[in-house]
Amino acid sequence: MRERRATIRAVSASEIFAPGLLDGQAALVTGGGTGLGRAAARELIACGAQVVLAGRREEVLAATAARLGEAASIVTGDIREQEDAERIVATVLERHGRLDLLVNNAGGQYFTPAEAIATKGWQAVMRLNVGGTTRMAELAVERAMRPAGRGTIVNVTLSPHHGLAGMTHSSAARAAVESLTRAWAQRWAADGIAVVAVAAGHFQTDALDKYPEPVRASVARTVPLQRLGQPPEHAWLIALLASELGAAFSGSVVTLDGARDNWFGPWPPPTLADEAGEVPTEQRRPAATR
Ligand SMILES: CCC/C=C/C(=O)SCCNC(=O)CCNC(=O)[C@H](O)C(C)(C)COP(=O)([O-])OP(=O)([O-])OC[C@H]1O[C@@H](n2cnc3c(N)ncnc32)[C@H](O)[C@@H]1OP(=O)([O-])[O-]
Ligand SMILES: NC(=O)C1=CN([C@@H]2O[C@H](COP(=O)(O)OP(=O)(O)OC[C@H]3O[C@@H](n4cnc5c(N)ncnc54)[C@H](OP(=O)(O)O)[C@@H]3O)[C@@H](O)[C@H]2O)C=CC1
Repeated sequence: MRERRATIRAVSASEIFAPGLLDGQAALVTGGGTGLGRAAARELIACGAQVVLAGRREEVLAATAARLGEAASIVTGDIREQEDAERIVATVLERHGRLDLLVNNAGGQYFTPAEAIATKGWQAVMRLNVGGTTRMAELAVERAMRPAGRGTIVNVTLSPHHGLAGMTHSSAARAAVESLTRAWAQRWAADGIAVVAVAAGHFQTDALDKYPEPVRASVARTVPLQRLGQPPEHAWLIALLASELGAAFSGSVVTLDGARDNWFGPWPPPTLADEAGEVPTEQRRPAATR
């Protein structure tokens, strides 16, 4: 059996996990045709899982599935629509008879100053990130995980947590999802279901191409590591959370961002240091008045 699997696998072995870590698992990755979702699907397959990729564009999903081989299959649908979401979950169950892992990866926003966000745009971002994520989580629990008495849900959110000035609607939406993650972890613990959020920092995916040029040019410099995250790094975390260890992380927000959170820029700030690069220090009071 092992020999046969080795011959039909299109994905090479995991670089960091033992072979067979996720053997027998069925996973659903929303937004699995592109970027972080595609990388997560690849790693889950490398660890032995069967993966269903969901998204709206069939040609994108099909191209990714062709690259990932027989362990990947696709289902089209819009997670904002109840009927589509139900069909997505039903398709996974028809194909695999189980759903062990839901990666709520589909999401996004557009870049614009807070004061320029129209009500309709605010609602669009909420509807996708909060509404879609909630719908998929509830369906996965009701239709698959609660009846099975086990399952893991990973919600992909966003770092930095102190807010992104050009994406305030998304910062608010992801904060809501992180709050829901904590609440769901409590609510579904007795059903054997773990719920974790992964707050992704800035990752090198094709999605960055849509941002304004100055944003793209400077984004890596806003990360203390001075580089963008690589999709396989994110994927390794998803696979880890799909493993037996995932349950112990339930209710957590795991931030994977190269220390981006709460970093305000290089030290010393360019406006603080003098020409020699020295930072001014405050004068000590005379000893008698201390
Ligand atoms: C920087 C590094 C960090 C990276 C983080 C990532 O997440 S990378 C991953 C990134 N990946 C993704 O982000 C992928 C997923 N993202 C998306 O699909 C969209 O961002 C979405 C959530 C808005 C889609 O919701 P939808 O289908 O409902 O959208 P719709 O088109 O029908 O518009 C509805 C309303 O929204 C408003 N509005 C929309 N666009 C703009 C704009 N550019 N400008 C201004 N406003 C805009 C507008 O009010 C519009 O109404 P109108 O004026 O038409 O009457
Ligand atoms: N790249 C980064 O630096 C960061 C990314 N993230 C988040 O990680 C996730 C993946 O990002 P990334 O891969 O970079 O970006 P992408 O834009 O490539 O990923 C979004 C995916 O979601 C799918 N999708 C969008 N809307 C819907 C919908 N209504 N129903 C079903 N599927 C949908 C898209 O496919 P389709 O259009 O075919 O439906 C696409 O595959 C997103 O939630 C993103 O916001 C968070 C922090 C940083």
